[in-house]
Amino acid sequence: YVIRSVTKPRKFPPGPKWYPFFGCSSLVASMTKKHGSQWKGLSTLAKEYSTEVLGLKLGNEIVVVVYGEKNIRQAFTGKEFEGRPDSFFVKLRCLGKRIGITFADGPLWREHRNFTVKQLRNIGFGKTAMGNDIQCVLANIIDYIGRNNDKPINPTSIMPTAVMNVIWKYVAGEQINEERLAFLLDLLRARSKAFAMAGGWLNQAPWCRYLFPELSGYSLLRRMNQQISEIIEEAIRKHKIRAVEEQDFIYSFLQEVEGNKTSFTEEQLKVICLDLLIAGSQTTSNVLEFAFLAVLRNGSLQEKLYNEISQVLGDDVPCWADSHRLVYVSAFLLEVQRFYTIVPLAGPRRLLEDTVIDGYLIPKESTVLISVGDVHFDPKIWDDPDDFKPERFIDESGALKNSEHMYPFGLGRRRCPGDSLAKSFIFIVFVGILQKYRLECSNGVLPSPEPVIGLISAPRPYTAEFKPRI
Ligand code: HEM
Repeated sequence: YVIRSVTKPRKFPPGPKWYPFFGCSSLVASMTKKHGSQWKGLSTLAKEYSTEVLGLKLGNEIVVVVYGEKNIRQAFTGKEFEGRPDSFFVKLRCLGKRIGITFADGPLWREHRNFTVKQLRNIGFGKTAMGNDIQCVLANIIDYIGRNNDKPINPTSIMPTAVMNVIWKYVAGEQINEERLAFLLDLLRARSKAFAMAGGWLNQAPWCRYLFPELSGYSLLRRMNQQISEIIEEAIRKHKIRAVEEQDFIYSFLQEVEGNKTSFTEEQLKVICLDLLIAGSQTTSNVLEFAFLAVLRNGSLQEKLYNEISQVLGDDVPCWADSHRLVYVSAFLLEVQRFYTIVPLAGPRRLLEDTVIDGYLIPKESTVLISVGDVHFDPKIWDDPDDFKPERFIDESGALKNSEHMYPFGLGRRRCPGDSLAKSFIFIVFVGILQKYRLECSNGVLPSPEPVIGLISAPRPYTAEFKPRI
């Protein structure tokens, strides 16, 4: 067993040596610590081995990280990459079973992803109605800033709540009470932090939960799962007694439950709701927070943004259709999503069959991670990738270019189903705020450009002053 566990499969990609039981986990952990994130640590390792496919073993799990545009496109779109890992840890993320959308695969994933996308569209997701909802949220944000602009404002105190309000409306119909919303957001934030911290141990040695339930983070995660379940269960209960007026995703799903469709269970409904809330809220708000940070750090670009907005829109409230007319703003937001890639390591995916990537043979059941962050900084694609330059997305005729090399939402059949909400939300709120306010650094202090990178990337906390445009 020991010899087999340290022997690499035939034609396996380059990577560090494997040791019994742990594979190369300790090296990966030390690289993560040294470079500040798993993405950067692995990227440094791939460079050391001069490879675009890095082969690792973490505990018992074979993990392969793919780099380079050709390889990431293969991993995003290949049918054999459509699985999700089946580990104890993943089940813990899905409240106990590998169901829902994000971590399910096979027929359950296909059926429920299609159902969810279709039903969300039926109730207005991705359509003009959603734009109107975002405009209402923008009005509340402008109002909040207006009441508080005599002091520095931390965008984190506004953006996540605003995004969650829109997602919650599509999922559960009604406006969620502010206090409940703040509680839910705190819980989701604490939960993702706890998952990041417990990840190593609980993923590689799940049995440690029996010996050290508190120390391993297991008990805390279970308590948090319980609290989140209760919030979603309460929303489902309200729908069952028809105490919610508007049509929403929970009503659509409950109709299928009543029709006794086998895979349509309340458990599945709960986990899909959780998937949408988790995948949508922090990702979208982080992009906006990075966008305002980029405005502060690149002061000279703010007037260019403002001039375009005021020339094209005047005082009109922005809508998604305006993105074609606001070329510089669109280029700026693309550059934000390149420079501060929110999901630098996409996946994880589980290989459904033996597969060749870049000439290497990767065994079935391996976990695949997709390094979007490195493609977004690849000097073969981007000139001066370490500079923040919105102009790279504008061609000589003044039209947008190069967006085909951008992968913030992934690609293929597992591509982010929430991209229409995210893109409209980011555009409308960014333009709406810059139209009314000029941003200034609090006390002249520039916010740090260095992100904190866990499962997703987030800016370090900062505040800004919002000066009204007269
Ligand atoms: C800027 C914001 C967002 C970013 C950067 C983002 C990014 C991504 C990426 C890269 C994936 C693909 C993972 C893979 O290929 O394995 C993904 C999947 C997913 N996203 Fe998003 N996302 C964002 C917003 C949203 C929103 C607003 C929602 C829903 C309300 C959402 C729901 C989901 C779900 C459910 C999945 C799983 C899809 C599947 O496995 O089939 N995301 N997202």
